Amino acid sequence: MPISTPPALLEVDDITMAFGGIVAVESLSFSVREGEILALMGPNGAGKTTTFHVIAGVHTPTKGKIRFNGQDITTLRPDGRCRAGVARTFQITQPFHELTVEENVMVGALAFHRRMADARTDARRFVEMVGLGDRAQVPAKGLSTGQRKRLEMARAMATRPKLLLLDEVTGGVDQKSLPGIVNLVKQLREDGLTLVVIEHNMGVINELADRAIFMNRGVRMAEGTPEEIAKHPEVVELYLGEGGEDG
Ligand SMILES: Nc1ncnc2c1ncn2[C@@H]1O[C@H](COP(=O)(O)OP(=O)(O)OP(=O)(O)O)[C@@H](O)[C@H]1O
Repeated sequence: MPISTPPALLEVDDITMAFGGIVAVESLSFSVREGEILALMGPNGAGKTTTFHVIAGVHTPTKGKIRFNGQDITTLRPDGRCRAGVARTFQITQPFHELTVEENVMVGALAFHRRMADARTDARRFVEMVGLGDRAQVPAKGLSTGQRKRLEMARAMATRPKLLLLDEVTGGVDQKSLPGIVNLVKQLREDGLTLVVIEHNMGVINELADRAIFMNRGVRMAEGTPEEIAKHPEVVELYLGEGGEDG
């Protein structure tokens, strides 16, 4: 019997996003299947974050369509997309500094629950899930970078998404904390989530992603498995340029 391919959960169809004369993303198309992890990579200014903004509803694209779970969400506002099942984290984490870790996650949980008590119960569960149980009552301003990234994930997960967009979730995280974050992302996928991750760390991409898209100047330059993408000349140049020892 043939093995059926899971349906596309997200379809980005010929998206262009222009800001006046600046074309941040140009004629970009890709789809993400249920349960898949797709990595978006590329140098600064490639259009990765703008792509996230368009998927999450921060920007309405100049051209093209976004379909999610069979529904055209191109003009849906961010809160509508959140209810539809799209959640995201930010490159620069923006917790409410004076609120505790648990209260920050309650902000996400309140997208799902009306009663504060239910939101708190749920928030506790997600705080535990991301490994911040012992920091639950600490103000968010006291967290390390890695802990803040975990908090962002908990807050996003508390909205009960089907699709999670992670913007550089390993960025600025020290080497010691990195495997924990990677394992957490793996666990989310095992729990049934579909993920798109903006990621610069090739080792992390290799470990996590089923597929990767390399963007530059708003355009998709290459798409394939992490192994295939790693051989692309611009990827080789970019990563040797950034990480090469001899320069
Ligand atoms: N709101 C905006 N107004 C004008 N230009 C913008 C806006 N947002 C993004 N841009 C421009 O669009 C281009 C793509 O930016 P984007 O932030 O999507 O890139 P990126 O791949 O996420 O880069 P980085 O890795 O640095 O975050 C850049 O030239 C940026 O200056």
